[in-house]
Amino acid sequence: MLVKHGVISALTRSTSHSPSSSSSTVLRRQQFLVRTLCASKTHLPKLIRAMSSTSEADAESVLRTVTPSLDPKRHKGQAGKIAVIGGCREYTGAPYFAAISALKIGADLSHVFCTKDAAPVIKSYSPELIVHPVLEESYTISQFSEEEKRKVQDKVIGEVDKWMERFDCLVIGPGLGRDPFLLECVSKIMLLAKKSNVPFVVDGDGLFLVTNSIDLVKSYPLAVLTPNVNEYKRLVQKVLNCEVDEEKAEDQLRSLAKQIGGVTILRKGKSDLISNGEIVKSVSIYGSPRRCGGQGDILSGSVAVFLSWAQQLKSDPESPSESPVILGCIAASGLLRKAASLAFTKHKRSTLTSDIIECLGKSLEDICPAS
Ligand SMILES: NC(=O)C1=CN([C@@H]2O[C@H](COP(=O)(O)OP(=O)(O)OC[C@H]3O[C@@H](n4cnc5c(N)ncnc54)[C@H](OP(=O)(O)O)[C@@H]3O)[C@@H](O)[C@H]2O)[C@@H](O)CC1
Ligand SMILES: Nc1ncnc2c1ncn2[C@@H]1O[C@H](COP(=O)(O)OP(=O)(O)OP(=O)(O)O)[C@@H](O)[C@H]1O
Ligand SMILES: [Mg+2]
Repeated sequence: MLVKHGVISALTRSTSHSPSSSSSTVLRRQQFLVRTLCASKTHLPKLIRAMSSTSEADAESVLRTVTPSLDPKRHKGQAGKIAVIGGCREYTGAPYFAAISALKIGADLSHVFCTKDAAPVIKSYSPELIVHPVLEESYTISQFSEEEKRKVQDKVIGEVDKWMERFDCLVIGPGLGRDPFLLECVSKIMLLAKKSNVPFVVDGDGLFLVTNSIDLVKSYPLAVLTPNVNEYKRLVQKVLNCEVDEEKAEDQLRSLAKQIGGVTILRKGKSDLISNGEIVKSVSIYGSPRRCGGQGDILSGSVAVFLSWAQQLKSDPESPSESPVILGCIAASGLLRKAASLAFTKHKRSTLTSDIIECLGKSLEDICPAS
């Protein structure tokens, strides 16, 4: 009976992902499981193995653990200083979504390092963001000699380096674009971050860069990669030299993270899967059926904040044994899904990324109230 009870709780957790799962549906599924167990003793070990191989994280409990209390003794900056490296002529929404999400969750300061064209546009979205128009694309320096180009590059790196030590986490890639000169500068920014032990989340075009130069992140334990379906496929092909195998999704993700020297990978999808090459956790709480662009950008900004908060826990003797990077990923994924679900309840088909951002605060408040 104990065994049955354990399996039932696991099943209840997995069925709670659907918003339409009424308690009677859950009960029916539990009864079905009990009947299945009782009817076939020979299938019992296989079924239990299948259940225990799912490693659904308790995202709400992680959110409660990592979110700091609002202490009047803390000063500005202690709840997180985040910088997004991204934003070019084409994309201004993605860096804005990542940076504003960090603030809406509770970070104190959010910076954006983008190209000169993108900066006034991003500033106009919000006065809350600190925007640095420092990145350069090839077309602005096409007439320059090699020597002049090198000087421009040094200037870009210098501008970011001035701030580097102050940041708790970087988000590299949302709306960055794929300009070769710009990506070369960003490679150097990654090296600087590693030198200063600043964690970073790599997303969007940052993943394009990293997939082609895996050494940029290899064996850096403070790197998080957040690939979507497409970006994951490219990573698997490049690093594991094979195709994505959904049947062995967890093992393949673990191998990929291990092969990149133990970086943490948050594979986005119907369920988010997280691994650092050792453990694999999933977050499957119900999100939204709307797949509007920009939700991954919210996630990258959120990972940066929760990772920073989870790192602060390290000094606490009662801190959880789990890696702060993994905890940050679980918390971010859980919160984004909660917010997406809430936004969808309100806006249905017209749900947009900005509606989800508006729900981040309420979703976190429901789980860990500010007072
Ligand atoms: N408002 C803004 O400023 C936003 C800017 N963004 C920024 O855009 C940049 C590029 O990012 P990305 O996501 O478009 O690039 P990537 O993943 O290579 O997709 C390229 C193509 O792959 C496909 N495809 C994608 N997903 C798939 C799936 N699940 N399953 C199957 N196919 C899939 C799909 O091809 P299609 O369906 O059109 O054939 C898609 O068009 C990056 O900087 C990012 O941050 C975004 O953040 C959004 C908001
Ligand atoms: N099929 C799905 N069902 C439910 N939720 C999903 C699904 N796919 C993705 N998500 C959720 O949306 C979040 C963003 O994932 P998505 O794949 O849209 O990222 P992305 O393509 O990088 O987004 P962006 O448009 O910002 O670049 C994931 O963390 C996950 O929680
Ligand atoms: Mg994306």
